[in-house]
Amino acid sequence: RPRWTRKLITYRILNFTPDLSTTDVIEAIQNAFKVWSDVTPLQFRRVSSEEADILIRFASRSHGDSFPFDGPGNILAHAFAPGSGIGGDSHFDEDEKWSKTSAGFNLFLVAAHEFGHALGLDHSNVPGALMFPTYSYVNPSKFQLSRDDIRGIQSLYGR
Ligand SMILES: CN1c2ccc([C@H]3CN(Cc4ccccc4)C(=O)CO3)cc2CS1(=O)=O
Ligand SMILES: [Ca+2]
Ligand SMILES: [Ca+2]
Ligand SMILES: [Zn+2]
Ligand SMILES: [Zn+2]
Repeated sequence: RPRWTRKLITYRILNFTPDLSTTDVIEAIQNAFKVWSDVTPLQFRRVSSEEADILIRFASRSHGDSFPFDGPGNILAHAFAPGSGIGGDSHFDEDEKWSKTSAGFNLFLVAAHEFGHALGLDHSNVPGALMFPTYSYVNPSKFQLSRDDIRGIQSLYGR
């Protein structure tokens, strides 16, 4: 199963969404990585210029990979499993309404889910798990990883 072999993983936010302020996007992404660094030895660092392991972008319809987005709803985002090049990259569908509340789709929640994929996790069949395939809003301040999410990520990176 693909996994990152370094403990320090870099990410770069290539563009932003008009739905949120730049600060709100940076914070949502930072908090989404923290979900995973809190339960593993992994560390995440944002870089603004050079190459990074995980390139983050907002895009709609076809956007340079073989997985065009589909307009509002349905697919909200996707991420590539760990590896060089496109590996780890995480794309968010700009045709969604991104929010930091329960409106539209909560960027923090979807990003936390996508970064699970970017770290090597597949979907979980446990309802309530972050890696469960369907989106269900939970107040981010009350958000908790399920045991299944923790078991999955620690089987890849230890605790
Ligand atoms: C449990 N949670 C999920 C589950 C799945 C997703 C996915 C859903 N999704 C739509 C989807 C549904 C079913 C299959 C593929 C994609 C996305 O595109 C990306 O985010 C996001 C979130 C945030 S969460 O509410 O904490
Ligand atoms: Ca990459
Ligand atoms: Ca969509
Ligand atoms: Zn893409
Ligand atoms: Zn998913």
